[in-house]
Amino acid sequence: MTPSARLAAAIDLLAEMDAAPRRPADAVANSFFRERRFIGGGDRRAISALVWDSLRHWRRAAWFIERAGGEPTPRLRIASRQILTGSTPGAISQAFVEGRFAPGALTQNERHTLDRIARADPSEQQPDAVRLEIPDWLFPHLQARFGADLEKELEALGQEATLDLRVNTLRGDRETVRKKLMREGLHAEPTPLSPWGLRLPGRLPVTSSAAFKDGLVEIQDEGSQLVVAMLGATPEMRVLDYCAGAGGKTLAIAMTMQNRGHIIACDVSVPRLDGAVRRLRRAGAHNVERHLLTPGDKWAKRRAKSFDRVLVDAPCTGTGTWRRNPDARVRLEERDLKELTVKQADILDRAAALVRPGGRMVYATCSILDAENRNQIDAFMARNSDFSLVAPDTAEIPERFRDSPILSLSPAKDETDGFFAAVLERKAEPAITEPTITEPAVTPPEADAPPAP
Ligand SMILES: C[S@@+](CC[C@H](N)C(=O)[O-])C[C@H]1O[C@@H](n2cnc3c(N)ncnc32)[C@H](O)[C@@H]1O
Repeated sequence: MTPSARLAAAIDLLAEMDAAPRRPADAVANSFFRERRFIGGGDRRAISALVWDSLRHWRRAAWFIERAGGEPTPRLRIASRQILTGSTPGAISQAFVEGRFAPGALTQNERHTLDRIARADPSEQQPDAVRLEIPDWLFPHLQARFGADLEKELEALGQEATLDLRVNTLRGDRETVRKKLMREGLHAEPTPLSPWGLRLPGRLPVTSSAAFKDGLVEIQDEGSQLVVAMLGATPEMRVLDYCAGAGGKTLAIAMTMQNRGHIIACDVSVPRLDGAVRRLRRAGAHNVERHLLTPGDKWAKRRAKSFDRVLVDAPCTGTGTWRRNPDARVRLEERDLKELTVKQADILDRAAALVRPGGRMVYATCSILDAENRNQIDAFMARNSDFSLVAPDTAEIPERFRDSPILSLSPAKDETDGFFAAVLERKAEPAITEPTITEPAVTPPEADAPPAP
């Protein structure tokens, strides 16, 4: 494809994303490329790079365009990014040409807008929320969470993420698998925090490698691996993965249990639970049963207080994954957060009922917002006095996290996605001991005693 054809495709893709504002950008992109199979791998990557750059700089680009009197259309968003990264209006005009596979020439208004952006004072102060690429309403939440580290953390959340893999130790150890990947041209390094993690520098075609197809690795952020380590599931346990989705963490739990014991993977979504089947088979996990949660289901009642470990990987804003999903920054609305916090509290209470006395529940999110994390745990403990926070104390957790019941990871501090996990233990019930009955001393009647009068 010519550079103009790539530009045209990037503009079309951005327009499709605009037309489906509640749909994740990667889902829109997958459909877009599926319908255009003639676009080869190199062109796809170039088009995606243009689009993802635009998504990462959404608010800043819109701010410059609007200040210059324009509308933030997909064409101007792409073109203004080129100006703001050093290109000239003249060079951009040469790429915006007429033709079947080209974006069409810039209109007079577009040219004026781009000229004004090129002349704008780059040091002009933008509002904080614009500069940090977040919705205005979210700014106080993130300021409360990160304080003096806010800029650093949001800067890190704006970068492209590394690609983390989890080695499936049911199929091989980390070093052997690393060497296998290397032979396929994938040069991975061990992750610093997870004992099962391997890290690749960025988007690479891992899913087409033999190592992936043979179930030796799964794509899983290092933070997500540590959440599983916090659960401390061991081979003899009964474990419930309450919000299992397509089984990302279920697979890792099966691995920590060496494919023994029993895991039940629940969810309310049929397609998600169905998505787990192929992955479980590929990983060789045999100790997992799936269960669809439905309203009025007696299933949970019958299993009250019966699980050694319960993982609640709650539905959340996903604010910790913005490195991978920059579009989510723009889509997130205040009402989403309100709805999610209500749902999380309900799920926590339902899942807690399934933990056996002395058993543990791990509540986790990929959110960086206190409302979904710390505040949720404080409120849960106020409602449930028989649970307390306990340190995970498992060997798979790096020492610096081992003594704290709460794990709070962030991209700038830990080079992972933003993750939160809290370990809660249900009080053991006092052991039921047989009451000691003090038998009254019975003096056997003496054999030859005379009968009582
Ligand atoms: C963060 S995702 C889980 C991701 C999954 N654990 C993994 O590691 O791949 C949250 C999941 O919660 C599920 N969910 C939403 N409401 C639920 C509910 N009331 N009870 C159980 N699961 C629910 C969603 O369908 C979604 O799959």
